Amino acid sequence: MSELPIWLIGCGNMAGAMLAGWLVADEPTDRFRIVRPSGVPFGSGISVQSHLPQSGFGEAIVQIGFKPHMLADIAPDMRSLVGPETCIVSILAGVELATLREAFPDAGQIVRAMPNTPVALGKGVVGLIAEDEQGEHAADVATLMAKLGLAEWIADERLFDVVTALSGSGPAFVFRFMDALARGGEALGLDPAQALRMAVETVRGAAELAGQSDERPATLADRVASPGGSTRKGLDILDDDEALAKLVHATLEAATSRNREMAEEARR
Ligand SMILES: NC(=O)C1=CN([C@@H]2O[C@H](COP(=O)(O)OP(=O)(O)OC[C@H]3O[C@@H](n4cnc5c(N)ncnc54)[C@H](OP(=O)(O)O)[C@@H]3O)[C@@H](O)[C@H]2O)C=CC1
Ligand SMILES: O=C(O)[C@@H]1CCC=N1
Repeated sequence: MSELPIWLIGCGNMAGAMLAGWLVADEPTDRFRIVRPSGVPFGSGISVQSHLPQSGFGEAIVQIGFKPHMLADIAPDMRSLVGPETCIVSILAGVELATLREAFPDAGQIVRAMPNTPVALGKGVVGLIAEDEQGEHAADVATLMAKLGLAEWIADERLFDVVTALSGSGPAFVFRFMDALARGGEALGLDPAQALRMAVETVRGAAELAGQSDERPATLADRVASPGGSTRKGLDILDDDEALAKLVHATLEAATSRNREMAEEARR
């Protein structure tokens, strides 16, 4: 893999989690340069500056990780620094390749990456789509993202908003479920801290089991539910009129729809 420098323009919760994941994967610290207005240090000897550089990025991966609505303000200042050797990587939810191309007309390659926060542990999911998947630097970006967990190319950009809802937002939905599991136990008399510990470990163990199994989670659920036993009674509540499936479908629909709105806002 080439050792292209990596600029992180914006390094808040998400890009910071990615950088933490790359450091866990032993990427050399001197590959990374952070630009963030606050200039807040990242640690680990990573270079941080509060302004864009004076001279161009040259051959580099330049990841933008600010909020989607900031693109119109920030891109004009970056434009003259981006040339045909520069690969722009955007983690901005919603914002489409065509909008990014308008923002960075001289970039050699543009890739959208949709990470999630568990990338900090190398256990994330990163959806990817490039203007040219076979083109310059696409493989470099894919290799870099694979260090953060599961990296998947998405064939159709129209599905990228769904990926953003499923895996980008997904940890938030799973955290809600963990809280609900813990609060349910607490409401039935368990010590709150103990209920939370047990809920988190139950989700961790179940996720690892599902990840290592060739069988679908539905089959694994059936293995827990002994005929005539108590789990089935609980599943009956989740399954009644597809209660959980409908709730999760509506959740993903709402998040997907907001991603589409953000794409629209960025087009203006
Ligand atoms: N949070 C998540 O789980 C996910 C977020 N995303 C995407 O990541 C992006 C960032 O989200 P998130 O990390 O949560 O947000 P944060 O608010 O945590 O981070 C925003 C970052 O943008 C920086 N910033 C603000 N103004 C500028 C500027 N003028 N120039 C350069 N950088 C600037 C901030 O700088 P400073 O640090 O100095 O304040 C900060 O580092 C969004 O586009 C979002 O769609 C994608 C997937 C998941
Ligand atoms: O909430 C957001 O807009 C971003 C997209 C995926 C996760 N966070």
